[in-house]
Amino acid sequence: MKKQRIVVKIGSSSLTNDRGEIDQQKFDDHIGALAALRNAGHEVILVSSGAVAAGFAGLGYPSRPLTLKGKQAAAAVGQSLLIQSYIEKFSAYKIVPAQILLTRSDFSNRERYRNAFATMTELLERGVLPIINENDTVSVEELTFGDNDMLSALVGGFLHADQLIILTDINGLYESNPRTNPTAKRFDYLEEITEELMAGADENGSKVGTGGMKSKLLAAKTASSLGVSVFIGTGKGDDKLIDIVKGMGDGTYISNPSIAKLNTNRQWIFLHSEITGKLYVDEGAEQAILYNGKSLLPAGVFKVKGEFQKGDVVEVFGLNGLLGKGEVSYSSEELKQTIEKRNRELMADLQSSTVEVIHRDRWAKI
Ligand SMILES: Nc1ncnc2c1ncn2[C@@H]1O[C@H](COP(=O)(O)OP(=O)(O)O)[C@@H](O)[C@H]1O
Ligand SMILES: N[C@@H](CCC(=O)OP(=O)(O)O)C(=O)O
Repeated sequence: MKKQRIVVKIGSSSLTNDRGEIDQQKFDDHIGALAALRNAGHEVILVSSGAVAAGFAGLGYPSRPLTLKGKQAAAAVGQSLLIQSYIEKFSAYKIVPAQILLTRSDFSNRERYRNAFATMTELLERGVLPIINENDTVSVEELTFGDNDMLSALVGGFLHADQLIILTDINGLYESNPRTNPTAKRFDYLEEITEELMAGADENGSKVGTGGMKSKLLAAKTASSLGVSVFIGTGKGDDKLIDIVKGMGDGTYISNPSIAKLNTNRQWIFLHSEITGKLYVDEGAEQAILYNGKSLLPAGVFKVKGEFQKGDVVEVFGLNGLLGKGEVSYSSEELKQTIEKRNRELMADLQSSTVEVIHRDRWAKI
């Protein structure tokens, strides 16, 4: 089988018990399967939850804390315990793990985004197994990835993974939560995540998890839009991950072969950049940038909102709403002046201006 780059996400409920401890049996099962996946020649990146769930007991809480400071303190205790266990258990397979704790600002800041990419690439080239979690202890609530399902989707896209495997305590996506509706049917294969599917997935998961099936579907939707295939489900034994990669996993596969991978630059523009302005374009420009793969030229822009500098990212609106986002080659001042001059019909040379407002390589459509 062709070597693949695979992101495996393991949820809290699949790593810990309700008492706030790492469940050694579950943990060992994952370690064996991850090692087997690497031995089969695949590149593996692990997104591991469980810091809060493995840490609250050590902090003296009887169950997962509800306050932000409680969760952040529990994560500080639990993350060390998790990594200690990963190092210990992987050493038996001669696998060197590396801990990477990310915050959303590591992705929204372009330089840090590039650095993170370079570092993870270096780790993978050297055969190290990156173990990623959100840096819960310092993350500000309003500025998080949301949950680790979304983090794993973003990591999958970022590293141009072939597949994202979301391991959880249930064998896939059902029409509605099978814990409350035992007759609900499971989906084996899906091409897209529709609104109807989203409506059938509730946010209630295990006592230790975050977001239930809803967050997994949102993550699957994001990963698919970035050209990464997704599996949501469960399994047991050393071969469980290999079986999943072979298409024999116990869960739901979500894959749409018609969606191409999005390059790193466009992903950053599309998902992580801070928006500083808005451009409104006419019908001709909309056609050109949406369907003809052209850059956006000044002649197609009729309104500019906000204040931005050259290199900033703006949203572009057509007649019926948002079209996409792109990196501008003009400041808002320059662009406003250009439009004003054109409107006064003083600028004959504007029509021949070839300096695009947004180059097609720096454009990501919705
Ligand atoms: N439509 C659905 N199909 C399957 N599971 C669902 C659905 N809606 C809600 N769930 C719940 O989602 C849970 C998994 O989410 P969660 O506990 O957050 O997992 P993890 O800790 O692995 O992230 C399942 O145990 C199930 O109770
Ligand atoms: N970063 C948190 C996990 C957040 C989360 O999304 O949890 P889960 O739903 O179990 O994947 C932690 O390590 O406790």
